[in-house]
Amino acid sequence: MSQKTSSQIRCVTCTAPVNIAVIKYWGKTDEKRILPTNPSLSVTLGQDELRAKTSVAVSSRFTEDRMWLNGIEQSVNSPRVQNVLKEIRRRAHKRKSGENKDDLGLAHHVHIVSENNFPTAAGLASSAAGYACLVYALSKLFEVNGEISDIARQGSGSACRSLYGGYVLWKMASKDDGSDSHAVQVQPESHWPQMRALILVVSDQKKHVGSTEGMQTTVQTSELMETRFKLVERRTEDIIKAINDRDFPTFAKITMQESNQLHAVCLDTYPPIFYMTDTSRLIVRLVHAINDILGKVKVAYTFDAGPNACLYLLEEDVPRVLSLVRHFFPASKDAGNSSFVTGLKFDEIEPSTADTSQINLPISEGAVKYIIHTKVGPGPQVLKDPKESLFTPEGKPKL
Ligand SMILES: Nc1ncnc2c1ncn2[C@@H]1O[C@H](COP(=O)(O)OP(=O)(O)OP(=O)(O)O)[C@@H](O)[C@H]1O
Ligand SMILES: C[C@@](O)(CCOP(=O)(O)OP(=O)(O)O)CC(=O)O
Repeated sequence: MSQKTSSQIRCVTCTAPVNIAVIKYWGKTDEKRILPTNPSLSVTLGQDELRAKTSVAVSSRFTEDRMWLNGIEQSVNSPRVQNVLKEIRRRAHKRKSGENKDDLGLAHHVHIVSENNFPTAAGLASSAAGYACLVYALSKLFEVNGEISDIARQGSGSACRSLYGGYVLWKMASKDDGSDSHAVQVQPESHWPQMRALILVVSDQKKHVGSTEGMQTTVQTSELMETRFKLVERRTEDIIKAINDRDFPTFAKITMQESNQLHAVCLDTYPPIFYMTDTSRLIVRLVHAINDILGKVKVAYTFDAGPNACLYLLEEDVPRVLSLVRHFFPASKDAGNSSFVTGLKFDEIEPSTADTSQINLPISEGAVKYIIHTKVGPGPQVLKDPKESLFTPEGKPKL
């Protein structure tokens, strides 16, 4: 599985997906072990449009653990990176007990080079893809088999869900040590081939309150959380049934109610946390207006800890929804050739032929920076071609 870039260096390169939750994780029962207050469930998105790519290498020549992200060296001393490295090495040692451990390089240092093909730390779940990719690559480098999503959880809670494709549940812990809080695949990406996602990027800037800090304050101060805890497990069961049955209206309604509730408890946090913006709320109004005109729930929105919208819909409805998004959220005139910054180009989207006069919304030029259109995708992948490595043949990071 691993490739040798030179006699002393072993290297593995992987990609891992972004996941966007439809049942939200927003609160921990154990901050240190990153154990959630409730189950959550996500959709794994396509890696052509949104993925982390990570190369990990081990060598007797490396004098310390080092990491580079998007071409810039990062400290590996963050507690989360350290937790991941320690747990992977512990499991590798345990597996290799009695055999010659040195052939895995467990006594040596590792170098990590990673990059995202989408904005990092911008509310697009880069930490989920990033930690999932790091853990998956290290598991291949050190031949750690079996369940590893619980290790990714220690990097970033939602990262555990990116270890699988399709529709993924992150279970709450039942054991005292939390070791059984990991991800399980509910359905593979092939289960509902018509499902699509449109990411409407309102901002790709770093958010003002990170998810970790935000959910901690919510748990400490929001009185609405008690109500949420009473219904979120049933909601999870209901959305799993809707996914199994390919019941889009039910899937969509629960997804939207969950998103609304996440932002309601954020507002009920003291001091309040405002992740959604006026543009986010206009997108909510557009989605409901589309569903009203069509007389059926054909599109759902969900918002994480930021203003960006993830719309879930079926393939047949993508052209109509895209054209209405283009009509009400045209690219700003200074966006060059009126195209979105990345992802779909403006002129790739047919202008709306629907009767937009039925939708009472302002035209918000430039409010949506760009749109990413993707499918439901697989979990992490190993890249076997040595040319894909983010290390040079001499073991230097490609920066
Ligand atoms: N490819 C990667 N490899 C390793 N770590 C990464 C990678 N991409 C992002 N990260 C880590 O995740 C951090 C960003 O996490 P953060 O939660 O702030 O943003 P996000 O995950 O993009 O947004 P959100 O959590 O709201 O979806 C980065 O500062 C970095 O530490
Ligand atoms: C709003 C969310 O995206 C929260 C993601 O939180 P993180 O997984 O980033 O938090 P940590 O465990 O503290 O790293 C909802 C979700 O993905 O379920």
